[in-house]
Amino acid sequence: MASSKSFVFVTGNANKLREVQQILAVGDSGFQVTNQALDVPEVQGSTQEVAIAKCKSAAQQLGKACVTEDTALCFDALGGLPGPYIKDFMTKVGHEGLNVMLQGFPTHRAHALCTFAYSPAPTPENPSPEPILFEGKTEGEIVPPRGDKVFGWDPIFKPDEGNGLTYAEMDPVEKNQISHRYKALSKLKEYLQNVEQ
Ligand SMILES: O=P(O)(O)OP(=O)(O)OP(=O)(O)OC[C@H]1O[C@@H](n2cnc3c(O)ncnc32)[C@H](O)[C@@H]1O
Ligand SMILES: [Mg+2]
Repeated sequence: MASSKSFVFVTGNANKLREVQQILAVGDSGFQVTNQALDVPEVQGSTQEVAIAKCKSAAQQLGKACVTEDTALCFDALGGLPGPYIKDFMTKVGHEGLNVMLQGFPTHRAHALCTFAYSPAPTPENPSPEPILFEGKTEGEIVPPRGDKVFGWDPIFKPDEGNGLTYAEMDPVEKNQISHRYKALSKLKEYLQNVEQ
């Protein structure tokens, strides 16, 4: 029997929301997602620290249980940077600049890391509950841009599991079968299936 679970996904990113809805629709998981776009501060730190602070802040603003998601793009040659700061790098230097940053380095290996965070509802007894994290990682490499420029750095990330295509060149259904987001969301889904709502 399909469960009828729901969660509030706090994100201002329409592409993330679309992919989450598409991934959850496969096989009729029974999950309903509602969206709330909040301006949540994003701290500096490890991907885990960034994810925990963002989700805590979202749950406090909303006063209820919620899910947030952070995506990092980590270059091996740069010790994992830009990592959680990829949004700023994308905005400031774009696809070409991200490629230029790797010129002269022996490796262009990178991984996409997705971190979903789930916070229970704050209560008077526990006004700042500790979020739980669910990570998904997809390995690949950074290449000159190929494919539709619809979603962030999709044109410059060639996953190992993508038959040589960049995320942007892949059919969305294929991306959603191997993506960092798919892997992390599968773990969140399994967790929520067992949580009382
Ligand atoms: O409201 P939130 O959820 O924070 O949405 P955001 O767009 O600010 O997202 P992040 O803080 O997680 O920053 C991640 C950056 O990486 C981009 N991004 C996230 N997932 C991606 C994916 O699957 N493919 C390509 N780019 C992606 C996204 O557009 C941002 O520029
Ligand atoms: Mg953000």
